[in-house]
Amino acid sequence: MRPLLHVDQVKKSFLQPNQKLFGRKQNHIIRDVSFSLYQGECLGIVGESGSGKSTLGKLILGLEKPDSGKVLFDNIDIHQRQGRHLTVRKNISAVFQDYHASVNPYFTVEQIIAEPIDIYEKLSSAMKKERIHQLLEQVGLNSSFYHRYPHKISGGQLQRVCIARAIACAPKFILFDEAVSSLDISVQAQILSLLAQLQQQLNLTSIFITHDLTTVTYLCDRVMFFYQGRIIEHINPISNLSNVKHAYSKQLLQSVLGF
Ligand SMILES: Nc1ncnc2c1ncn2[C@@H]1O[C@H](COP(=O)(O)OP(=O)(O)OP(=O)(O)O)[C@@H](O)[C@H]1O
Repeated sequence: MRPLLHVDQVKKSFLQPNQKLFGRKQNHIIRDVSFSLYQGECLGIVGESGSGKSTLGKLILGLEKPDSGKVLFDNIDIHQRQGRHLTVRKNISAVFQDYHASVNPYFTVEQIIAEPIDIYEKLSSAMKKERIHQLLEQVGLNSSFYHRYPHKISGGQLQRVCIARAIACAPKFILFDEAVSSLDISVQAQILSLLAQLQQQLNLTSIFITHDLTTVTYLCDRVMFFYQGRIIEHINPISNLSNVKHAYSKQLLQSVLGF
């Protein structure tokens, strides 16, 4: 079976300005990363802050270009012209940590969710309205949210709106980058339960980027440990988590389980 997503020997560095007038150092953030993701799978990527997880996410979403290597989505290189086509991009979606920065503060909930629908699908206004109502219901919000602005709803509710927007055009793949990290613990649990439910209903293929192993064990089928821009360990299936070998993975696991 062909993977839906194939990350092939991807490397990424950034130019780091230093104190000298001339000469800037290359900061190697992603060092030769390869993995595949198959339809219906949920993959967790865990690692400490600064290890390069979000940069890898941006490379997968096509927001950053690799120095070398490829990101193939449905066998199409997303950094080449064909990969920038709307028919490819429609199938790649994301939910980020900072829900306030992810939305236009002058848009209503209706307008926020309508954004991808307007870009990727040309629906009549009645059909669009109907779709948005369905989506709101799917993420546990009622129609009273339709005309509300981001600053008039809670963080958890706004993240639900972002999730509704992410699934609005039934993408094949969603990347969640620390999607629950900035919410209160009780709200985190509600959103995680919503995501687990949506994953089942929609048979989503997804990647969960997080520093929190608990989230990963709750949602993911397998997990990759990321350290200094490299995958240092891959646990598949997630039920084998207690068998981690690498010292860093063990340390992360111990910090969660406390043994
Ligand atoms: N556009 C950029 N230009 C220069 N450096 C960058 C850029 N984007 C990221 N970096 C650097 O890359 C490194 C990895 O950042 P990244 O956000 O990918 O890590 P992370 O593992 O997601 O961390 P966190 O969990 O804190 O979000 C950091 O040192 C960051 O400063």
